[in-house]
Order: sequence, then structure tokens, then C-alpha cells
Amino acid sequence: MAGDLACYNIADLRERARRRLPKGIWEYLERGVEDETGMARNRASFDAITFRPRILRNVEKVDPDTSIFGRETPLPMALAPTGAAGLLWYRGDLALARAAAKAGLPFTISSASTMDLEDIAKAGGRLWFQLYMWEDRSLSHAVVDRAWAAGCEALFVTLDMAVPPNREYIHRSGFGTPFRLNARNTLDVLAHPRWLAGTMGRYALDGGVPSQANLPDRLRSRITKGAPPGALFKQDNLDWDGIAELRSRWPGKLVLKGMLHPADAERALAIGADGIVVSNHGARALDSSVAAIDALPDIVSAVGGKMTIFLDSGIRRGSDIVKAVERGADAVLVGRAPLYGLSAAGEAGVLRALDLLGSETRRSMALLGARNIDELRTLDLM
Ligand SMILES: Cc1cc2nc3c(=O)[nH]c(=O)nc-3n(C[C@H](O)[C@H](O)[C@H](O)COP(=O)(O)O)c2cc1C
Repeated sequence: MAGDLACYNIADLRERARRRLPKGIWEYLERGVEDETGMARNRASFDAITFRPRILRNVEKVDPDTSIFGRETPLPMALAPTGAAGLLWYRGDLALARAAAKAGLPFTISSASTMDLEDIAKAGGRLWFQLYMWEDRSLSHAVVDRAWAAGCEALFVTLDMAVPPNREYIHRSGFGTPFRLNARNTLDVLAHPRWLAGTMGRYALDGGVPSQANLPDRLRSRITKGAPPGALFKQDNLDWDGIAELRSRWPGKLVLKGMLHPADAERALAIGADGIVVSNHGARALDSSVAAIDALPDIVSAVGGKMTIFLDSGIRRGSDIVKAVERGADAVLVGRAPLYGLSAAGEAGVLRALDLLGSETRRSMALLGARNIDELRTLDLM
């Protein structure tokens, strides 16, 4: 990697990303929904948590390694599924997966990726697969079978988008699917030549940006075209029976993503899920949802120790990871943080984001007097 990219925290990477991307693409990465109160709430809730550090505990050696689904991980962190990473960087999903593999962290392939899951899996490392249900359920089941064959260890089913979210800004920018050129977004794209040449230009040589890459060939379309019948995500008729069916089909770990209520967490446990993600989808689904970090304690009381609890939504610092783990999460997922790195500098930028989060976690633990994750959970630090 070229030095440290002169980026010393996630906010620096975010600023680089903002400058490189056309506004419409940047908005897709960054923005929330409706009045966008949720993103600020996610951050305010983390910021409101303060520590009571312990002193004189010889923190010469601090190690945040932990075990997720029985396997060692250097940090209690994995990369969240993020569809359309391929719009931020040429073959962005692969760059994310490669960086995760280098960092020894699990990577979650999104069912909405613009690359075949098998091509992303070539990155190696520890892979998970995230599922949105297509209108034609047999398509979803076929993709799930492929994910297992490609070596994905866990299936994350995302459940907090029963209907498409209200992204009003897309109507103005025109950067929806199908993508429609208008005067505004043409100027926007032309004003960002590095992205145009480095990302879109390279796709143009490949024959265009794919959309719905995980569907069979006959149902694939380019991002400039609408999806053919059956090939749209449709989750409004999904219920617990649908999850039970997936449970019986999927031999690996099953994780339900987008959980904020302890009663749903108990139901997930009862149905045989191995884990849940306490998440408000990075404030991209229902704007007024509770911050995930605030929903965590009740969920930990309900199912902690009985299943793996992940948390995401709003993590931008190692100290946020420390807060989530102290509150009872087994690990966190990070969504935008690695995407800022990806948008700024591809794989090197993702590595920089992961490295920053890791070193900040270790430093926070040392300043707290916690030498390992067990101590972090037992020292009564908040
Ligand atoms: C650009 C973008 C695309 C996303 N795509 C997906 C997706 O395809 N599937 C999914 O379950 N979650 C998706 N998410 C949500 C993330 O998995 C995660 O829940 C969220 O980003 C966490 O919040 P954070 O961005 O503040 O870390 C996406 C998030 C972003 C920012």
C-alpha cells in the first residue's frame, strides 16, 4: 500500500471518497432515508456512551482476538454485506473480499452484488453470504445452494427491508435502477473523471455494469435496464415459515440480520438460528428506528450466550467496537467504514480502514486497562 494514504481515521477516508465519487453515487453510499434522523442518532448513541477506565494494569500486551462460530478472528469484526460496491470501485466486491482475507476478517458477500458470488469467493478467506429474497423464491434457494458450494460458512438473511426503503434523493439524482441519464447526472459524472475512467471506463471495456449478477444468465440485466419479471427482490410476504424453510435447507450457520426487538431475537433462537445482527441497516431502512447500540442490552439479556450476537450501524471508530463488545455483542459488522476506504483507494483503502479500526480498538483497550476481550467484558468499564 502506498504509505498510509494520508488518512488517519475513517473520517479522512470518507472525505477522500466523497471527493472521488459523483454526487449521485456518493449519496447512495452515504445517505439514509426520509428525514435522515437515524444516522445522527446512531452516532449520538455511540458518542453518549462513556468509559470508566482502569489504571495500572500492565497493558504492554493487548490482544482483541476472539472466536466467531468457533473460529479465531483477530478482531471482533467482520465486513457487512454491501450491494453495489462495484459502483464505487471497479470490481469493488472483490477488492473488499481480498482486503478482508488479508486482514483475516470474515467478508459477507451481498446477494445484491454486481459480481457473481463465485468470482468474489475466489478472493479466499472466510466468507459469509447475505440473502435478500427474490420474488421467485426458487431463485433465492438456488443462490443459497451456490453460496454453500462456493464455501460460504454462514447465511445472513436480511429482514429489515420488508418493502423498499424511501430514498427520496434517488428521484432527484436519477441514480436509480434502471439508471437513467439526465442533464444533472451527466454533468455530475463528467465532473469526476477519475471515477469515470477508473470505474465506469473499465466496465465499459467489459461490456457494461452488471446488475443482479447472482441470478441465472437469462434473468440478468445491465444496470441501465429494469429487472425482468421474478428477478426483483420481494420480501413483503416473508414470514417465520420462510425462515424455517431456509433453516432446513441451509447446512451452515444461519444468521438473521436487522433485529431490534428482544421478542424477535427469542423467536430467532427458537427457530434454530445460530446468530442475529442487531442492526437498523445503517439507518437506511426505517428512519425512526432505535439506534442498534441502544437496542443491544435488552437483546443481550434475552439471548446473550445462547447465540452469536453481531451489532452494526454507526461504527466509525475502534472505541465504538469496544462499546458494542462491552455491551454484550460478540462481534460487530462494518458497512460504510470499509466502503469509504474502497471508494478512496480500492483494496488499499479498505485495508487502511480495517487497519485503522483494529489499531484504534487495541489502543482503546489499552487505555481502558483491558488486555483481552474477556477483561473488556468483566472489568465494569462503563
Ligand atoms: C452502500 C450500502 C449498501 C448496502 N447493501 C446491503 C445489502 O446488500 N444487504 C444488506 O443486508 N445490507 C446492506 N447494507 C447495510 C449494511 O450491511 C450494514 O447493515 C450497515 O451498513 C451498517 O451500518 P454502517 O454503514 O453505519 O456501518 C448496505 C449498506 C450500505 C452503506
